Amino acid sequence: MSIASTAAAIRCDHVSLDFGGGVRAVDDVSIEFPAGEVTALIGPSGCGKTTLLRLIAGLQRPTSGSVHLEPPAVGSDGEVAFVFQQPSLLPWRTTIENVMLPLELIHRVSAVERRDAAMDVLRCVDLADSHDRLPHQLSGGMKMRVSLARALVTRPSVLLMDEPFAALDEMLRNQLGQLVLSLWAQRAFTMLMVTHNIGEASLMAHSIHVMRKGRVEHSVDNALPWPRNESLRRQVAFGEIYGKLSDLLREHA
Ligand SMILES: Nc1ncnc2c1ncn2[C@@H]1O[C@H](COP(=O)(O)OP(=O)(O)OP(=O)(O)O)[C@@H](O)[C@H]1O
Repeated sequence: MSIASTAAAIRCDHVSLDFGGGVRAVDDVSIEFPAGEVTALIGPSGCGKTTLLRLIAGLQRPTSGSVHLEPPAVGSDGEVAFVFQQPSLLPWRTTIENVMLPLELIHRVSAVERRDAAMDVLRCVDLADSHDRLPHQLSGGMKMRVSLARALVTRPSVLLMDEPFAALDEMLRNQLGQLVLSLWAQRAFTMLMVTHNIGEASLMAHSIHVMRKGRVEHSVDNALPWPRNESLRRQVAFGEIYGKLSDLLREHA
């Protein structure tokens, strides 16, 4: 099976989206998210984070401007994957059947390849033993891991995540953050995540962009060393980046 596998840069050129009624959710955003890096988008509620993500995913068309991947997605299905806040699994399908779903839309992938790829990614999220369980038999954290596995089964070059762990308790969200970083290290994709959690952004991202009123107002490079693990939260440098982001958000309040 040969599907997308190398990280792609995301380039937004003068992207705007008007919803009508005077709502300009994204306002002339020009930005590049580098290939293979982790980027976080933060900002007050309603500033356009989700809309920018949806524009990049192709779920929404810009009113003006354009979004490109570099290298471009030439006929490669499953190139851009999206993880939403809710795992949204099909309740009548088992874990593995949910994970195989995106591959069923790619006709050149055989049934055996679909199963192999799904088991492979389920092993990565430590759910191989639960492959035949139904969603109602899984905990919230397990469902989110299935959702992650489903997003990654096509070996996307870009993973977009919209507050994926917001509904989970703090310990679980920290564990899943670490899991996502280990998947990112193994599978080499570009990751763009929306979060309200400054600690999560500080720990996980190479750079953090602060949005306000549809625009990217500040971009902060995060020089914390890699690999990023939970123990970094105790370092002075973590406190510095956390404080800087808090100040920027307060400016926007
Ligand atoms: N489908 C839609 N139709 C009309 N307006 C919309 C639609 N989706 C979003 N908006 C508006 O666009 C603006 C940006 O919304 P968006 O969901 O992108 O913000 P956000 O930063 O992700 O917010 P939050 O942090 O609360 O999720 C808001 O004013 C919102 O009300």
